[in-house]
Amino acid sequence: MGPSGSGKSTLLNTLACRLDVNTKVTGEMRLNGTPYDNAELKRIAGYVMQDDMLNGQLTVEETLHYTAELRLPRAFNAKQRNERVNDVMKDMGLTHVKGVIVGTPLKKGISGGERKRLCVGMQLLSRPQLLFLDEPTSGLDSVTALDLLKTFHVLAHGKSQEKAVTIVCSIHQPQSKIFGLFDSLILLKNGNILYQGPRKQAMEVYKHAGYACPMYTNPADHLLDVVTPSKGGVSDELEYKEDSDLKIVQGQPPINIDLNLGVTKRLLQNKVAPGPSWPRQVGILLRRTFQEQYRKKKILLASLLQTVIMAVLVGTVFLQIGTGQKSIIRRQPVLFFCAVNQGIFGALTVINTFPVERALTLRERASGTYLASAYFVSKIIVETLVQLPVPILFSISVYFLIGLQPLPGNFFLFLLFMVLCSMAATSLALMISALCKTTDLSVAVLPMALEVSRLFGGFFLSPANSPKYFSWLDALSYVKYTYIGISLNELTGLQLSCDNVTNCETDGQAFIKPYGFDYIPIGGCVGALLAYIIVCRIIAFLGVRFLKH
Ligand SMILES: Nc1ncnc2c1ncn2[C@@H]1O[C@H](COP(=O)(O)OP(=O)(O)OP(=O)(O)O)[C@@H](O)[C@H]1O
Repeated sequence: MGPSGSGKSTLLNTLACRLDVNTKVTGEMRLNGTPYDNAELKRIAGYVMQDDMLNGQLTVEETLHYTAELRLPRAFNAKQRNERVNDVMKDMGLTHVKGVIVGTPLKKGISGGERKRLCVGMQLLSRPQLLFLDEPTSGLDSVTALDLLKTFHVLAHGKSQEKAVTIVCSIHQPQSKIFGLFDSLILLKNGNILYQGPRKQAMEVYKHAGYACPMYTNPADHLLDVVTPSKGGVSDELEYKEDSDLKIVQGQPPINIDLNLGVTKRLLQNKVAPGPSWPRQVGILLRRTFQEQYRKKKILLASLLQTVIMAVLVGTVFLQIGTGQKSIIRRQPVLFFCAVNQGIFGALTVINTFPVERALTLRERASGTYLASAYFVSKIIVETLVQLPVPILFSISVYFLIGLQPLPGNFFLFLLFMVLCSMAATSLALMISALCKTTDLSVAVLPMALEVSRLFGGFFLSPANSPKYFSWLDALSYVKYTYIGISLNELTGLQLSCDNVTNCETDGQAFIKPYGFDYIPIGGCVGALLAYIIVCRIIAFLGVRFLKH
């Protein structure tokens, strides 16, 4: 306990091995008399952070089920997992809301207290021996806060020895009933310990130091008031004295911590049963991500509707361009538009959702729930499958409305390019959001990357004419490979009619060289797009794997 900024979260994070790498920690950390590290702690401890980050689309029961599948040893069968989930819901008082969606700021779900209970419940699934809670009552009303702390008290003192959990909890300024539930207290100020020992003894120490708790005063308030100078320089009832800290530190009995507590208490488990294998993790995450996407089906439907509207618009504006001489000047703009339009919706969806999801994933990974690679592979599979209908629907609608070459081979190649183009745009967005980390920065960078891809897309400037010093930007444009690919596909074998024009061109292929499309074949375009997708996704994975803060 301590005033704001006294170092509560820092101490808790230090003990839980969750500090960022830049923070220097000195001293020794032991658990039941034994030095420990992060890997060991992960196996026996749970950590609930101050701000609860949860998957808003899943229900309480689903959230616990997926966590149980990912965290519990692989030897557990479905029945045992169900029992554990039901047990935790009962312990945390969540049974009545098990079918309710967790919710997001825009979609009402469970209450704040229930969210906190769910976060703790997720940690309890693996029956930890130690639980770190960072300010669990923040943002809760007094009744909910007391209710929550009473539940923790039951957990700590356990209905059975097997279930008892040691709870280390940081708290800002608890009401007296909550304060009365704690067994031991560490009072912090400016990163230093002012008092450490049994909670009840703290009042005695204060009394001996000359700061007896007045009648009808919340002891927690009193403990903090004595050591916290009021901002205006005057405290209501109590004058803050500079030497109060010293008196309190000197007044307490020497701290007698038995580092060999392990003799009487349970020791660290050395062997922990392994969790699910990598393919199983991918399978579980796939199901979870599909379920989330299903709940967000309105977004998918909106993207399909937008695709149809766009396709009908383009198709009507360029309706049946035909094979006459006039079609020559209409064909290239519409092909370029098709390439530009693909993937924008997918890219925007990714850029808005990925950074938020990333923060949640970092936490889940920090608690050892799954591997970054398992998350990434499942994410990519779902993202690709969910997006696939968009370019397919677009191609089917647009191709025949415009009246491009009516041959199955040409149509399917056009379709393939639309799918690859859409995937390339999403991969670019995925890479940007993995590297930029925040939505704000990603949203600022993505439009520029898309614009550059369009500018060097081969339409405004023929690839043969683009300046040498921009050749690298030119090579990075996925729009260019799509545009050249669909142009080669359309122009090769295209027979044009003369419409009474003299000196007319009857072979579409004759335009390939003047437009500068002759330097890369169709296979090269497909290969370049595949390479683009793979490289962007590898970079995105490295960003997710290694950029942790
Ligand atoms: N022992 C310490 N040594 C040096 N700096 C510290 C120490 N403890 C905390 N700090 C620094 O003090 C600042 C406040 O710490 P922290 O956020 O942990 O406080 P807090 O009590 O959790 O605050 P709040 O209640 O507002 O969340 C941080 O910048 C942290 O790095």
